[in-house]
Amino acid sequence: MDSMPKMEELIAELNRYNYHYYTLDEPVVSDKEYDALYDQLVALEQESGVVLPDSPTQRVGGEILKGFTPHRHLAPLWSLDKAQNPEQLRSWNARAVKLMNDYNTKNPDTPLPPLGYALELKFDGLTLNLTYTDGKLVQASTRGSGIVGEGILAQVKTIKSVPLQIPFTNGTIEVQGEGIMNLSVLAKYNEMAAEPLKNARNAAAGALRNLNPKVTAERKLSAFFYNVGYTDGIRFANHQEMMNFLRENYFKVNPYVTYFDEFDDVMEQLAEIEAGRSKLDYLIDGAVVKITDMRTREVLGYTDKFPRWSVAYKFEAEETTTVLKAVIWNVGRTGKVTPLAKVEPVELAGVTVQNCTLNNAGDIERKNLKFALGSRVFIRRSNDVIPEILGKVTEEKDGEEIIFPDHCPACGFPLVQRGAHLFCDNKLGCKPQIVARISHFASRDAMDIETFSDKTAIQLHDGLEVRESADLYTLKFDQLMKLERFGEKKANNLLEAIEKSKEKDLASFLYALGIPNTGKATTRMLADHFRDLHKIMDATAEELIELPDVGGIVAESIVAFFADPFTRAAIDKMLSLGVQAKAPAEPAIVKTDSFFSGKTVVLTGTLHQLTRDEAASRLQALGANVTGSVSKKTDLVIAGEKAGSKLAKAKQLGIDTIESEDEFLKLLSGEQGV
Ligand SMILES: NC(=O)c1ccc[n+]([C@@H]2O[C@H](COP(=O)([O-])OP(=O)(O)OC[C@H]3O[C@@H](n4cnc5c(N)ncnc54)[C@H](O)[C@@H]3O)[C@@H](O)[C@H]2O)c1
Ligand SMILES: [Zn+2]
Repeated sequence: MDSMPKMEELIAELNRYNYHYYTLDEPVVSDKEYDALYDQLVALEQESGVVLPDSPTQRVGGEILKGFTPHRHLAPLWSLDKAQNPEQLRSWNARAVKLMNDYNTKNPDTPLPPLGYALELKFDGLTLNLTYTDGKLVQASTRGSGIVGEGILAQVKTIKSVPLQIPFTNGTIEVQGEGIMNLSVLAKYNEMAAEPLKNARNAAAGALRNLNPKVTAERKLSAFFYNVGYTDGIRFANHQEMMNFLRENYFKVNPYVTYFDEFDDVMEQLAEIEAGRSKLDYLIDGAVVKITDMRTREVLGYTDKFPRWSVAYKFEAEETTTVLKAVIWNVGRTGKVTPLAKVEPVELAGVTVQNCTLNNAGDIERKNLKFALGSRVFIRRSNDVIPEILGKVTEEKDGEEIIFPDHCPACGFPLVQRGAHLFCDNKLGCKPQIVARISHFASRDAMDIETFSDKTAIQLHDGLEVRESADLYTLKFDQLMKLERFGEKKANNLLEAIEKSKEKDLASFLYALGIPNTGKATTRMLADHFRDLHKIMDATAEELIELPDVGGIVAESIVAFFADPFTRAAIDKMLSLGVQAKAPAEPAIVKTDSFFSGKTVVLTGTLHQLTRDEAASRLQALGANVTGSVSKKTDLVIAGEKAGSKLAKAKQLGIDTIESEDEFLKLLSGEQGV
């Protein structure tokens, strides 16, 4: 079979994608799709034994952009060999072992040491090459073709962690790393940006290859360094020595670098890295295995494109592209009308994706998706959450318009826009809202009405005109018997369960009401703090914001919820029908002579042996006043793990702090005599 035409076709297609990816930093296909085509080309080249001259399998990177001064690297920069699965990784290792054995057979007097491996994360950003002469940063460049890159010194200088001066002053060195944009920084940037960035990799690459360093600075980039590519004054015996050199010279080195003697242990560790991937604040697309011994590296050498002593293990892709087919609008429990995208089914991270979130109407406009129906879009799925549409592949308005509804798709009521969201305010006439509200009210964590389901809510709505949760408490046996599939037993069970729910505590009742933006932990805290439903209903935003874990949005949501006459009427009705919403039991007598008595205390960060609520109530029992924000009035800040701005502020104000959970627990139990 003549594979030539197919090879030519693949090469043309891949080179076009390379241009968009490497030169423009605006890919038009996902890495997953690119890799699949690339692998096809590699297979055809192996099968036929022919490699055409402009094949991307023989070249590193892309063209140099006009406007940047070219920089000739002192030693070439390489791409990485890739393994997509454990078998490919094993065969990479088998090849390395064979090359080592061949060498040892030929050189019995100077054998290579047994193979040792370094395992690192594979950061997904832009390769950086920094040149230092006599300790001074004199150039920074992109990888470019691997031989010549683009000089981007001014841009790289905006990365705060890049050292401008290093202790090593003995000649010239070149150091390689990856310029990245942290995901938290990207999220923050996108909150404010008129045009959100689709992906952290392109955001970093596009910023570093922007002729205006001010643009680079705005993106607040970071970098990890992992290689010394060239030195004329120092040699390293192995990877460990090289990494120590980087650390001693103030380069930011990723904390995750692990060394192994056994290849099987490397394989095992990879699964662990992949499982922890979504907790990282930066993108990785795999892990890199490197043979540690430098002499072995020299012996194994390089192909035209990559070193034989290293391999990238690619993780399951998190992004791909697909076609946006339709947008449907759903009405939720609070009346919020949210868009859900229907996409052409596509495999991603082990599942077939058909639905994606679009968040809200405002998001559709910001992401330039208003005219995207029928167009190709990038989607991303991380963790196990429903995938998200990141943006359109091309910038042109080449699709059909997504029409925003002006009337509720369920009940026809005119919609109102609040912030970026559309709402249907027809609380008592909009079926999906009613059903969702009542189902939530009855759910396990709320009023826990046994045997109640969405189906029950629908039946009660359709058959008995139940329109709000309060109506549940007026239901009669005879009425229920009229419903389909309701027998005596079922009707009695439901009535009993409803009756029992009247005794539920205040925290569960608050949660059952479904206050927007307010979860279970918050309603429990509100119940513990106020101990009285009416006090909560009358609390002001200023009061609420003082409480632990209550921010501005939550405080406003609570106040607005209870200000609504609909809510007030429903609560009055339920109370008059026997719902108790009982306050939690009074705490033990408050101590006045403990270490904590009379002190205003702030809890921040994560505690491991207590929840923050538990800690707060134990502190209150010892006479402390627990508040949410640090001010001059604060006496003590107790900081768990990952405490951030509150701890910093406390230190700034010279407030006492306890920064060890053990010490805190010791004080607590000492005072309580436990
Ligand atoms: N979507 C597209 O259109 C498109 C086009 C071209 C390439 N790509 C993607 O890029 C990949 C090919 O890229 P490549 O060959 O330029 O290189 P690569 O990114 O696969 O591997 C080499 C690079 O890895 C980086 N790296 C990150 N962490 C590292 C570490 N710890 N140690 C060493 N290097 C590390 C370095 O910058 C190095 O240059 C493809 O697999 C594809 O996924 C996508
Ligand atoms: Zn409606």
